[in-house]
Amino acid sequence: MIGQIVLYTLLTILSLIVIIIYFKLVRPEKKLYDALIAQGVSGEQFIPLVGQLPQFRRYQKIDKLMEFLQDLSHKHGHVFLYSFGPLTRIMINDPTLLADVLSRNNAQNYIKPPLFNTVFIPIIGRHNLLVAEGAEHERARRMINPAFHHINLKSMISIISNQTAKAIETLLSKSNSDKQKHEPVDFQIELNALTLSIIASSAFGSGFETITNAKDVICRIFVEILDAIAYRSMIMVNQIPFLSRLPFWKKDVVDKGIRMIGELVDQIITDRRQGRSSSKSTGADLLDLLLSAVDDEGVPFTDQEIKEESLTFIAAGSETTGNLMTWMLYVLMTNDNILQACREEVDRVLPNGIEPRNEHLVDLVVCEAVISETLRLYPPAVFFLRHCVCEHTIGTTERKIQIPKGTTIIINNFVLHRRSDLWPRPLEFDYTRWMRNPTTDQKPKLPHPYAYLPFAAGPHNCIGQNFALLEAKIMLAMFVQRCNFEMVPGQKIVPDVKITMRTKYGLLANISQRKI
Ligand code: HEM
Repeated sequence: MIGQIVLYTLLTILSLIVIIIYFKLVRPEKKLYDALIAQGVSGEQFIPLVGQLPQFRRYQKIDKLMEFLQDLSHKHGHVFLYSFGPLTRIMINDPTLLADVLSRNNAQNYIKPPLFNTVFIPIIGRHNLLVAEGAEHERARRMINPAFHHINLKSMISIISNQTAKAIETLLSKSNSDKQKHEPVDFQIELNALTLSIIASSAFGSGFETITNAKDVICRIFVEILDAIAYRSMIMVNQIPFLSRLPFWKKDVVDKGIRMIGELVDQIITDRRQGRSSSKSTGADLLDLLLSAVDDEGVPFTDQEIKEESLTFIAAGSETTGNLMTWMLYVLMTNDNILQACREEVDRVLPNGIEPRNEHLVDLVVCEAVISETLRLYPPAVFFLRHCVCEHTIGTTERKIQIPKGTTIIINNFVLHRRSDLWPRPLEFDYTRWMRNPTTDQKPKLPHPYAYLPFAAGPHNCIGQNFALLEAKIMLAMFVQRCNFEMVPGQKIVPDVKITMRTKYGLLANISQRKI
């Protein structure tokens, strides 16, 4: 009798779980899938709960994830459906359709997907540019925009060049620690560490260095947290709220790290408010600008908002720029003509090994073009998502698609930037396609305004793009000016996507001092 009761209870619980899963995860996703298929959108087969996740895993394991996505695009065209686990996604890599999704006019119809935010909320909270939406986002954006204006960025140049000079010195001494034997360095790790310390110094000023261990804690723990979060997202734990609360799958790493970083940032903000720390730049740093920003009613950010925004700059601005630099040095090490073109320019604009200053940067046009082409072929923020909150029709009379409420759109700029109908010789690294016209100083026209999206577009585009481009130009110039670098032979260089696109197995190089 007791056995029967237990059995019935178990069966009831099981049936309830199945019903919940069906109504929460299967039926709504299938409905979206069917609505889009009915409009002639092509796609992979709908497989409840798992979708194409096993294929993603398989292709990732054999180092062909990006090829898999490109193959899907060749098979189905520039708009197609697939499922990442239980979640139906429509991938759109058609610039005309993207203009309708991303433009400011239609912004009210889209938000960042709630599940995507579960990746970031644990580190940076909810009240910041990356996660906030609507009026809260607009207010913060208006208050923070001036911080990334060219005028304010000028004063960050010294931070960038000082940190880069220090990092180069450390790398050279590391590599030559045993004078007989050159130890290779892993550029993927070293450049991510450098960009992290640049953005953290720009955000936190001297507090970052004066508080005991702050630099160490922030740099080391941030990397650990990002790795743990990337792992949790890949195994779908972050995306399922119930699972994400269980004390497994590196949750302790995330919780402990966030607590430690949170306490440090609180102290850094208090110290600055009380005048115990200062900017390390020649003018105001990001923390000063956040502290002095006010909205239209004259209301400043709260300490909690300042903490979240500065953590957002670090989360969004370190690995992305580190990856850009890693891919760029990979290109230079595998294309001597491009390295020589950069060097020739750098030696001319920065004679006798002088450090780059603001007035030099405008003349580094080859470096600028190499950065643009690296962002085309190796976009660090390789995909971004928009979630439709209000049914919306995109396209022209030739092709219209009604996007149902609840649809998540994925934009993959690795695929978009390699479309042969938009980019002649799409797989060739040709920086000259970005060279400014020497008479007008104009950049060449894009094949379509939405064909090149390394920094996304619209109201949620990258607020830090000018900072990133400035930083990349200074780092590139200083590396080619001061170092010789050669790739360790026999390495496999494969793009891998965790949150951003990095080199899966790192980038090992021998580095030595260049005689100037
Ligand atoms: C090469 C380097 C970088 C790349 C490729 C990049 C790319 C992007 C992309 C694609 C987005 C849109 C994300 C989305 O809509 O889901 C974004 C947003 C953002 N980025 Fe960057 N980023 C870079 C560097 C930076 C830097 C250096 C900072 C800060 C100093 C930064 C701060 C942000 C912030 C705060 C947002 C959210 C903006 C908003 O939603 O209003 N990024 N970035």
